[in-house]
Amino acid sequence: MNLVQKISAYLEFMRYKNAAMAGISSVIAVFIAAIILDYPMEGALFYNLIHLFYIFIMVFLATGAGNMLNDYYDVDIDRVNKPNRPLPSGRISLKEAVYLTILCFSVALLIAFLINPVAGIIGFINVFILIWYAKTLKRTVLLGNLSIAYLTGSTFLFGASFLGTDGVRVMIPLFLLAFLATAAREIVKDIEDIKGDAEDGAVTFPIKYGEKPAIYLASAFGFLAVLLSPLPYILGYLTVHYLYALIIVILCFFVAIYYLFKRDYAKSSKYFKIAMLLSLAAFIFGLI
Ligand SMILES: CC(C)=CCC/C(C)=C/CC/C(C)=C/CC/C(C)=C/COC[C@H](O)COP(=O)(O)O
Ligand SMILES: CC(C)=CCC/C(C)=C/CC/C(C)=C/CC/C(C)=C/COP(=O)(O)OP(=O)(O)O
Ligand SMILES: [Mg+2]
Repeated sequence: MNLVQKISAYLEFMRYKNAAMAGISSVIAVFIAAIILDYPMEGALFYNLIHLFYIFIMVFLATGAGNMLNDYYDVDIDRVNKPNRPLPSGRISLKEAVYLTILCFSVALLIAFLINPVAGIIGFINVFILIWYAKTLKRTVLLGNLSIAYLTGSTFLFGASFLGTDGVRVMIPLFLLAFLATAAREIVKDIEDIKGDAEDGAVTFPIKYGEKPAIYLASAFGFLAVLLSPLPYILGYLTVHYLYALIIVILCFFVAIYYLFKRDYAKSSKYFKIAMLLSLAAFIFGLI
C-alpha cells in the first residue's frame, strides 16, 4: 500500500466527512457566540484564523477518534457485515487503530487544555463518553442514542467554550436543538438496524420495546426540536433571517417524520440529516 492509499484509508476510517461537519459546527459556534456576546472584532482571539483552525482540528480529531474506536469494537461483526471497511479488510491493523485513536484523542485534549480549562473539561468529558459509547453504551436502551445526541450538541458548547463560560451559556439553546434532532435520528437509525443489532446482542430501544413505540419516541424528539426551533430568535440571539430559513428546515423535519411513519427509515434518516445540515445554514443566516 503506498502513502496516498494509506492516508485515504485513515481518512475513511475516521469518517472524515462527519468529522469535518462536527468541526465546522464548532467553528460556527465561535462566530455565533462572539456576535451574541458583542465580542470586539479587532484583535479578538476569535478573529484569529489560526485559533479557528485549532478548534476545527480538535473536533475533527476527537470525532474521528470516536469513529475509529467504534469500528475497533465492531470489527468482528464488520468482518461479516461490512468486510470492505478499513479494519476488516486489513488495510489498517488493530494495533494501528489503537495507536491512531490514542494519538488523536491526546492531541485534541492537549490543545484544548492549552486553550482554556473550560475547553479542556468539555474535551475530557467528551473523550470519556466516546470511549464508553464505543465499549458499552451503543448497545443499550436509549443511553447510546442520548450520548451521541449530547456529543453532537456539544460541538456548539465546545466551540464557544473558546470564549469562556459565557460562550458556553449562550450556546445552550443550540445545544438543545441539536440534541433533540440527533436523538430523533439516532432512534430512527436503530429501527433501521434492528436485525444486525439484535444479532450482535445489542438491546436498543426498538429491540426492547418494538418498532411502533420507537417510531413514536423518535417523532416526539423530532416534533420537540421543531417546536423549540424559534428559541434562538425569541432569545434575541439570531435575526429574523433565521426564521425565514427555518421554514425550509421545518419542512425537512416534517418530511423525515412523514417517512418515519411510512416506515421508510433510510429516507427518514436521510431527511433528518438534511434538516440538521440546513439548520447549520439557518444559524448562519440568522447572523445577518
Ligand atoms: C430544530 C433545529 C434548528 C435543530 C438543529 C439541528 C442541528 C444544528 C444539528 C447539528 C448538526 C451537527 C452538529 C452535525 C455534526 C455532524 C455529526 C458528527 C453528527 C453526528 O453523527 C452521528 C451519526 O450517527 C453519523 O451517522 P451517519 O450520518 O449515518 O454516518
Ligand atoms: C476531545 C476534545 C478536545 C474535544 C471534543 C470535541 C467534540 C465536541 C466532540 C464531539 C464529537 C462527536 C460529535 C462525536 C460523535 C461521533 C460518533 C462516535 C458517532 C457515532 O454515531 P453512530 O450513530 O454510532 O454511527 P453509526 O451507527 O453510523 O456507526
Ligand atoms: Mg449507531
